[in-house]
Amino acid sequence: MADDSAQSLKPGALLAAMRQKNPLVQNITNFVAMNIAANVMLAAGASPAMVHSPEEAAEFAGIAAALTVNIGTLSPDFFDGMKQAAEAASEAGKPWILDPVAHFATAYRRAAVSALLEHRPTVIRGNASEIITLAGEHASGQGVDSGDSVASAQAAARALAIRHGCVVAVTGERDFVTDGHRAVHVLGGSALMPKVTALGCSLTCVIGGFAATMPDKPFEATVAALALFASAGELAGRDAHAPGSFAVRFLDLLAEVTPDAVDAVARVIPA
Ligand SMILES: Nc1ncnc2c1ncn2[C@@H]1O[C@H](COP(=O)(O)OP(=O)(O)O)[C@@H](O)[C@H]1O
Ligand SMILES: Cc1ncsc1CCOP(=O)(O)O
Ligand SMILES: [Mg+2]
Repeated sequence: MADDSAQSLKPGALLAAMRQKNPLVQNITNFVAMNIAANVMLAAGASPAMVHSPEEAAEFAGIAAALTVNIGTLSPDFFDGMKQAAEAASEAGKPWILDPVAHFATAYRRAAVSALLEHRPTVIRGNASEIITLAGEHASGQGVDSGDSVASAQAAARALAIRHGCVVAVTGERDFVTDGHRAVHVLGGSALMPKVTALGCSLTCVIGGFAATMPDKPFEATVAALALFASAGELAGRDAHAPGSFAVRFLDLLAEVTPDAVDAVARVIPA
């Protein structure tokens, strides 16, 4: 007999559900990412709102179905808004996603991420260097770009997931997602993806869209977001061969790719 529940949790089915719901997601992200992340979310099928001021961030978290927080261009005002929104989302039982961009680079960023972790993120998404250092180990990354392989971050991801009771996604050539008990790889994408700035930040926002659609299944929601990026990225890489044209094609394909096309390739495999 077909397993309908497993079928309904496939990335394609979750994509269809997100497009149907078009969830409102509050994103406190960086200046580099704001525009591309909002466009990526619209193309994917979610409704982005970039709302970060401490005067309104917590109130808006009460309206939005999910929150994403990204420390890429951190400043005291943004940080206040992040803490208040994360606390409000957490208290309301809404999913919130943390993107610890280059958190290892300065004392200010390290302290900010420690404070944000106290509000219990639902999902942490980072590149390999960010995840390794978040677990307290030494990595080779400099700035916002990873200098480490996803494979070398898997143990750190599992440890973080257990320590913080959350889902951890490590992205790169071959993504890895774990909740500390289950773990999968997500295959696909294109080598041009890290050559377009803020695509990782945009993916974090899209995880917010999927988590808003399926708040009680953050592991499946995260995998679905990564599978959508892997699918659109792979297709865009067939048409475009340099970062500028790739970025345009990728955005188009996020909107054009069908749920069936996302599921047509077995890109989610056990780790
Ligand atoms: N070499 C690669 N091949 C295929 N996909 C990649 C590659 N590097 C990154 N990606 C994809 O790019 C997206 C952003 O990931 P990543 O570059 O790790 O984030 P960040 O921008 O935060 O460093 C993810 O969907 C990831 O799977
Ligand atoms: C270049 C840069 N500088 C501060 S944030 C940022 C964007 C980083 O985006 P991503 O983590 O998706 O590569
Ligand atoms: Mg990043």
